[in-house]
Amino acid sequence: MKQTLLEVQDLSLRVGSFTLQEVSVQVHKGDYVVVVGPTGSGKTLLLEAIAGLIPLQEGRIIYDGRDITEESPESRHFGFAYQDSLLYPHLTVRENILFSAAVRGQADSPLIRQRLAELAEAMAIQPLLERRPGPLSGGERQRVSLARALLLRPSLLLLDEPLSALDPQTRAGLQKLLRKIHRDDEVTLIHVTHDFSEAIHLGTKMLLLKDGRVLQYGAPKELFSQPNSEFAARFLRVDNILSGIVQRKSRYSWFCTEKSSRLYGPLPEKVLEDWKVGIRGVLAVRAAHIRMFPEMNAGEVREGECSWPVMVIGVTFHGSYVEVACEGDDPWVIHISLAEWRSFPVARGERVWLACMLRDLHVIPCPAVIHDDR
Ligand SMILES: Nc1ncnc2c1ncn2[C@@H]1O[C@H](COP(=O)(O)OP(=O)(O)OP(=O)(O)O)[C@@H](O)[C@H]1O
Repeated sequence: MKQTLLEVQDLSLRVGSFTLQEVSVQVHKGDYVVVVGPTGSGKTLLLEAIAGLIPLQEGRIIYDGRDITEESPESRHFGFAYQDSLLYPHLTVRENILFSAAVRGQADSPLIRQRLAELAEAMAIQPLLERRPGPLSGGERQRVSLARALLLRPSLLLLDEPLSALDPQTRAGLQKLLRKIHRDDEVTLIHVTHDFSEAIHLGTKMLLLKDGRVLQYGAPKELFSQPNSEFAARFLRVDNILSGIVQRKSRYSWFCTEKSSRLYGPLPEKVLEDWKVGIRGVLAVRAAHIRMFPEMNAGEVREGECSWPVMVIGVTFHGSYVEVACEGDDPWVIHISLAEWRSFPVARGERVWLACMLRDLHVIPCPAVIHDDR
């Protein structure tokens, strides 16, 4: 069983008019937690609270079995790399990296010197060591900032949007480096990001914050395929989100969208277990989970699929895939590969059928509104 490294228990704190409320998160040794959420949702404050930079109003932080709620940031020994690097302009790159070691009187120890040499090589910053940070590029500054955060071999590394200001190539290089650090150095990471592809690429867990509260926490794949609220589905960019109601006829339950009287197929078993018939909700389906086929093949529905007719209203090319906008009783967006489109080059105005595996239909209840008409 995985060992718990960090436990945030019912954390609440207030700064100005903003409140982080009842945040509880368990982080295992070796996790790479990515923190996502709209701007101003409290991501940075949560990192700062974990780092000990802001006092809690309520709650506890347990680290490696020890209550560290009252401990100073220095005694926590966490690494922290900021979005804007926050390097000291009057110190050289070498002095910046060695800063925390110098504060502890360890800057000249052979171990620290060796560690600096290793990090400088890993981050490819040897040529920068004697320079001041002022004229460094964004990517160089972030590499220096990471080296500084890693110098004292923290077992927990906190990263606040460390790659946000970088060009795609530099960012890809640093993502690779972070994966390597995670894999080779046995570091547990908590990384705030706005970039979903980065979150999927790096994260083993994903924490979604909204208005200072945890909305969902789990494997990134789980959040993306099974968002637990309409907000999460929209924030995580599920392409097709339709309001409707669960209905039942004999043994089968169905989701019926608001706009249409069509029934979109028997719902997955898990929906039947969790839901009462008549509850309003949203149906969330990713564009890539829907397949398209010609009207004349309408009978060719595969086992486990539901299907429905639509008309193509737009085709947009996105390099490796094609986005097809369709309109039936409801609007639908689907993504198909370029190769699929070449073998079936649909155009505006064509009638086609769409199909989706039931397991890819994700239905989210809105329990606040119960529909009476059963
Ligand atoms: N020291 C402070 N005093 C008053 N309000 C603050 C302080 N620090 C943060 N806030 C407010 O708390 C809220 C959450 O801030 P935070 O920086 O944690 O958001 P965030 O999710 O990291 O946002 P972003 O994605 O834009 O970086 C914001 O409304 C911010 O203005």
